[in-house]
Amino acid sequence: MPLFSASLATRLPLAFWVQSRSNNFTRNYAGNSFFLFFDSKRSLGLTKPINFSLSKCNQTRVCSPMEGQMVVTAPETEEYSKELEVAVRAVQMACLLCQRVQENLITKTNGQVHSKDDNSPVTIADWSVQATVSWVLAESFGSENIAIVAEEDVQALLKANAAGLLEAVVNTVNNCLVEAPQFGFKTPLMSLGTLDVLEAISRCNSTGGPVGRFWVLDPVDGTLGFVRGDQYAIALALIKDGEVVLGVLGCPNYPMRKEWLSYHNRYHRIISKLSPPMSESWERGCVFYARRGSGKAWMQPIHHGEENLLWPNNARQIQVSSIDDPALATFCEPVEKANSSHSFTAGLAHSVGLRNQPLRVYSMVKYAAIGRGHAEVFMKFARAGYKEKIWDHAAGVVIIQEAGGVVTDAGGHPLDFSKGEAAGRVFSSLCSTASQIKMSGYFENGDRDQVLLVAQIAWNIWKSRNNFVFNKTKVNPQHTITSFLHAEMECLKAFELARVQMDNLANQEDLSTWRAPNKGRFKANCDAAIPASELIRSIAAIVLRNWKGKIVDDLAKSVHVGTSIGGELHAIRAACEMLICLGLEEVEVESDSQQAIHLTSLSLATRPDPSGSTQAQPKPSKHKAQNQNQNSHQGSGGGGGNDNGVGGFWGPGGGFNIPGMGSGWGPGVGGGYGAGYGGPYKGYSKGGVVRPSMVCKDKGPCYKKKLTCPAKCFTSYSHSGKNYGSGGGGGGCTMDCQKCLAYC
Ligand SMILES: Nc1ncnc2c1ncn2[C@@H]1O[C@H](COP(=O)(O)O)[C@@H](OP(=O)(O)O)[C@H]1O
Ligand SMILES: [Mg+2]
Repeated sequence: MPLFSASLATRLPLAFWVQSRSNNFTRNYAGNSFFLFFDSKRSLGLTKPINFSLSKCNQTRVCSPMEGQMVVTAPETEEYSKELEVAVRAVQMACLLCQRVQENLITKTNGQVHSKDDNSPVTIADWSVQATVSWVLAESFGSENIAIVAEEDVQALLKANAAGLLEAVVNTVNNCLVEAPQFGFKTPLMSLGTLDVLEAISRCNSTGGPVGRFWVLDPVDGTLGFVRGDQYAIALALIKDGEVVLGVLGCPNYPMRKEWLSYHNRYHRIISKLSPPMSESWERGCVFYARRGSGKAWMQPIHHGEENLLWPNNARQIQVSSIDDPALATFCEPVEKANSSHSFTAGLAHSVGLRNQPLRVYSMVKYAAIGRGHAEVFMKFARAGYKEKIWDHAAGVVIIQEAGGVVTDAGGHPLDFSKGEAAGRVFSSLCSTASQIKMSGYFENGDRDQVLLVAQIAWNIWKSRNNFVFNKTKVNPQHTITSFLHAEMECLKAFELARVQMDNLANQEDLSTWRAPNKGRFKANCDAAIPASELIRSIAAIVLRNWKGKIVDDLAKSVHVGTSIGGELHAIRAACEMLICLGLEEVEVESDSQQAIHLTSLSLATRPDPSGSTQAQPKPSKHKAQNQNQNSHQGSGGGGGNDNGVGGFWGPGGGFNIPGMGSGWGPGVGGGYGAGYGGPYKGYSKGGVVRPSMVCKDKGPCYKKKLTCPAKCFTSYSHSGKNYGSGGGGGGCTMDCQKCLAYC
């Protein structure tokens, strides 16, 4: 039974916090991603917070009306200052429009929410905001100078039965534009007609791309939250040569108090009535914004349109949270399970030590919450096949970055807003077979890239957690990202190598991918997991595949163990038990612990001669189940059986004698294995003799040569009596990798 070590445990020692990979953005796509944000300057568990330094910022400081924060006035000479001001004013106006439509939606009856072709909801607010913002941008910069990528188009409005809808949109736009002067824009000389509105919506037909300048607009992000009277956002960003240079997020329902983010807005509204806000202007709603490279992000209160909006409207600077303990951190995720796997993020959160309940919020308000310091992490894991849209991220990304945070895809790469066409990126090869199995369930349609990626991420997180738990190593996000990228590069290289050299694959020791055993053989991959809280209990998991890679069996069992190596050894033992139960002879056992493999091989190679230590009577194994007959239970070909149907293993022979294994091990491994399962009530028997083999690993004449113990070196026996059964077997041989010989 050769024991291979997929040595990833040692190759990827890891610690980290970030993940997935930007799939390239298409015109509108951002790739399947999940995102973690944390303060890059105050990385978790590492460095001290960096305080805001007034001397560096060259701004006017004013006392904040709330929370002791500073109010500053941004100088207007900076690049994109006009664009920023126009964008913020436009979003402010759009917020007012949305607030009015949302009030109507909540108080009035049905018929106002429509379905798009993909069944996602859309309301008059979506089209009205798109038309209004498009019109304002065209008025401010000249329609010939602007390109806009936006979510909505006019198809639904042009349908024969959509006249009422179109009329409602035109009215909503005009009602909003009447108030344009309060927001610093001119009201159109004449009300916009149907064609004007359709043209404004259609103007947003840019395809984006890697060069040039274009605006990106999500008129109502989180439409589901919007129609439910909850959180939503208006997101406007400016992209230049693939980089987001400006981002503005209008969040009309952003609550004054952090705690209220957790509640649905309806509840928030009730609470607000019970306890009046400290300042009317901050009761609800903020506009967040940032300009790339400024190192600052801002928020200003929603402008209600009663008087003129004075730029920058009491803006105050925001920064990401200074919490550096994962246990105190809060992570955000979409409300809708369909948009991100809650179970997966829960697992990840647990792995990295996030203990708080997730904050589930609709829309890009999650980005706002991170930038505002009301939450620390945002994870989104879209289902396989879904492509993230650039309008769902662009504005949020720059705000987070300028507020001191980091946004990456699940591979730790920056999001890529430059791709004009969908260009799927090859994900890395898998780093852990066991992880692949565990994770594959999270993806309903089994997107292989996703699965591989997630497995790799999970592997890294797991190693990070182990380092933290066992070595007391602090988690350093920056280091984690780097290590993850290195690991990924390594895996990619290994994957490429394996692909190119497919013909020679069987002869190569590629440790990063699962390798099929020779035809007709089986391979069991085993691994152990040790809960930090309970060092005496661990889980051993085994996956058994045939030579075609098909999973034929799996097993997870709880074992008592004192150390991680003990856990790994138990996992190997459990794998052997399983194989014996199945009566498989041509098998390989693979572990990711080189140490466990080494110890097991050592034990195999040094076991004493079994001939003097066994009572075995030479007899061919019988592998017949006996579990129905209560009076003649018999185990054969293995160790002793008991009432529970479990038996002894490892056959007679020398003991393992490995520290950390604790009690409970059989008398030793002699190289031959049989299983006996007997007992008065539940026993059964199944067994066999599995001849050990090994592949010589030392360079020399026998390098990579496989040695298998001769059959004559093994014996097995069985014994039956009233109400019990027992069995045993053993034997072994000496493997000589100098002479390429295995002998008894
Ligand atoms: N199956 C899916 N997986 C991931 N995201 C999805 C999705 N379907 C829609 N979305 C995006 O998720 C956004 C809502 O974000 P959240 O789930 O965080 O509230 C939607 O924005 P719109 O509401 O603007 O269409 C849409 O772009
Ligand atoms: Mg959206």
